[in-house]
Amino acid sequence: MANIELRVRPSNFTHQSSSSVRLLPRPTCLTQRFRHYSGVQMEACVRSCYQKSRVVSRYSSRWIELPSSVSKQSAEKNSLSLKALMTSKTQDLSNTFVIGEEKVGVLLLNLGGPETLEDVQPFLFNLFADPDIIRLPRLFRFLQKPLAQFISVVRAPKSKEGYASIGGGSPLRQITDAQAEELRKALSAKNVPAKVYVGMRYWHPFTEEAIEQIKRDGITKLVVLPLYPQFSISTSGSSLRLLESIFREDEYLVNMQHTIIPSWYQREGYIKAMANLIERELEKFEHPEKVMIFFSAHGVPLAYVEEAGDPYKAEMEECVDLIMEELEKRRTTNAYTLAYQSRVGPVEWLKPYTDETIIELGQKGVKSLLAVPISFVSEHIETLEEIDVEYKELALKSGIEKWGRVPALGCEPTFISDLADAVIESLPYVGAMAVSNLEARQSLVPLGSVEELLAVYDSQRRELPPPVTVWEWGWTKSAETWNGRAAMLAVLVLLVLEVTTGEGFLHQWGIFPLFH
Ligand SMILES: C=CC1=C(C)c2cc3[nH]c(cc4nc(cc5[nH]c(cc1n2)c(C)c5CCC(=O)O)C(CCC(=O)O)=C4C)c(C)c3C=C
Ligand SMILES: [Fe+2]
Repeated sequence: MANIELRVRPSNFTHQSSSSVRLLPRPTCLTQRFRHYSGVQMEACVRSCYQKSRVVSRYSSRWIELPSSVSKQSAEKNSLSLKALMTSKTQDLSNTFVIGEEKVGVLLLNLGGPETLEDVQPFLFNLFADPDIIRLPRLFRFLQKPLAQFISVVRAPKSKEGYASIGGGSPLRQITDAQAEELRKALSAKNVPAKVYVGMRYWHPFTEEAIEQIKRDGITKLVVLPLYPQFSISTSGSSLRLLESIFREDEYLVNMQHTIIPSWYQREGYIKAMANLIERELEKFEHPEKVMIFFSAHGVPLAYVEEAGDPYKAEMEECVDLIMEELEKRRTTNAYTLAYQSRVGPVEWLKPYTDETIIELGQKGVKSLLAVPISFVSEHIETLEEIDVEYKELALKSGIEKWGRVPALGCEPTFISDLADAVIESLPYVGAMAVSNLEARQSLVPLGSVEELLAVYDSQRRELPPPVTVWEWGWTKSAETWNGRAAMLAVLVLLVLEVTTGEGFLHQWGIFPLFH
């Protein structure tokens, strides 16, 4: 592994009289496009090495400058221990996750999905009970669970239809387990034995279950890797928020060193893997050069981006640009567009919407379309049902004649190998403090501890309009919004009646004990 030079510089910042050590492993992303990002990562790394000593100037080119208070000896000592972690040889890499004194774990975070039709309603309950999915006004927070119960019961029949049409349940658990196993093998092959855990947000195996196993296994260094390429408050953010609360309450976890890879859409391996899949599907068309590449990302309510500072949209757009740049390098210069799918409820979501865009493209005379699901790395209900069935049907009705769809990455070897590299590159930052000056990070989502990471965005956890509707009717958007509000009011009135009379639909459905 290449090393990076670490220069200890006197505090007057002159460019002379410095002693240097060549010990820290050099992240491979240094050679990639996002040099500033690796600079930020390096700052975090150096900080951890020198026990929170302040890094006085920015990483530039290949040098990290440190105040003179950091002695050469301590630099060497700390760097050596990092190097030992990265390069130590173990006896039997396939059967252990121990490096030197350390037990390394990787926690994959994902959404989770119902495995049977009976699971659908309780899965939906867990989803809607999440304040990062429905954030109620402070005054109404006590309604979160009853409202989640109500919405999940009302929505379940429609969701069940969807899950029934893809075989009776979500394939997410199986695929994520397979990804975990492939990642473990890839890490082992790269001389980094680690145990890989899966922690789902809304269904089994729950994050809490994974954490219990991590404790039982005595993991000492943990890399947290959400399986969402781009960061959103509603996905990675929600999982990390949960992790934060689990960590805070547990003595073992408070002392366990960890780091997070918050998003990884810009990684070269991921971009190349996506470009490979797109090229492969384009070749199936009779005239590949005439096909419009149609990136379809899962949407989020607009307020997440505009009011809470969710970096999701910016990361998504940059991700699409990077994939297209990679394709252009390979002389694939097709037209392309990005739209957002799967919106629910009365509020405005990120635009343009996938369904409206498909209709417009048909009207403009586009004849061949290749759909690329871009926000998720596994097949799931929204690829198998929404894209493959609903959007395909809509496209064909709208005048598009040829339709194709790029598969989700799943266990694609280039992708898994890149995830393994991401884990390896993050190891020196395990236990690293996040850099505290947001501007200095130059990155939308920095690497660091759960708490520091969540403090960067959405720090005030402002109220957001609920993205889901209890039921839908009305002729205009604003009518729908008011209908949503009226529905919430109605739920409130019903609850008051329920509590005062001791009778009603909550008792009938056995919901009432939930808020005792
Ligand atoms: C990056 C991906 C995702 C974002 C962003 C996201 C936001 C988000 N989702 C809902 C509501 C629902 N999501 C549902 C399923 C679901 N969502 C994602 C991914 C993202 N969601 C996946 C991969 C899945 C499917 C899992 C599976 O079982 O295969 C559902 C349930 C299905 C349904 O009834 O349609 C709901 C509801 C909101 C409100 C939201 C942002 C606030
Ligand atoms: Fe979703």
